[in-house]
Amino acid sequence: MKIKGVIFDMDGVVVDNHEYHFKAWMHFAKKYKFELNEQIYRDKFNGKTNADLFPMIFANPSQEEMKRYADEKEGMYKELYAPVMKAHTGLIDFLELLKKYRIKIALGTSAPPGNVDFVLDPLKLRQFFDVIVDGTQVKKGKPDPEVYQLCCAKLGLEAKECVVFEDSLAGLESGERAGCTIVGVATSHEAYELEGKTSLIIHDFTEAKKLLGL
Ligand SMILES: O=P(O)(O)OC[C@H]1O[C@@H](O)[C@H](O)[C@@H](O)[C@@H]1O
Repeated sequence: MKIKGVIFDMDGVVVDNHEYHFKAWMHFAKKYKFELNEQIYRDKFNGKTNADLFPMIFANPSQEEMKRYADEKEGMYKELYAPVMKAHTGLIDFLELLKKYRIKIALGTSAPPGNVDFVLDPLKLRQFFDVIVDGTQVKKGKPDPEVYQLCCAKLGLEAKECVVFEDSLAGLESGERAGCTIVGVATSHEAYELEGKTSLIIHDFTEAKKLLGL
């Protein structure tokens, strides 16, 4: 495989934070009285933009209401995750290796820009990324391919030259529809649940170097 670009999803990939997003959503579901459990969360919420999620919960929310809901949910998530935040195992070594091989690096996330800053800045990861595309920069969120198509375009690369690392079902579908090689990161899902989407699966980035033949 001749790789020229690597695109990382953020939540569940750069950071293994599934548990904290899930807890924040459960608080939110309890307050606003809608049905949610881990299965529904993994299958229907994981990896999607707030712009797609809130209209699934509330009937015709206004832009103002969506902003208020997003601030509330993301505030809860940040409070829970900030004290324990760390880069996913092996990630920094892998990013350094990609730099050494002059492979371009992008972030393709459904998260809002505030969540991107919340993760990249304290962990000092921003310096590694040539391109960052967040959930507010796309018209259609994952599973639509737009986010990964935009990452490839901004990197100046063809989709077939790029590998996407993703943990969510929506995100794997998005990367595949964009035409990238997709690698499943088994954090928010068990490896066997990702097997239908891709045969390339890692648990953390200590396994990535060998997988990409670097
Ligand atoms: O970085 P990713 O995986 O595209 O995900 C972003 C979204 O992932 C979901 O799992 C969270 O519940 C969302 O709130 C979050 O914004």
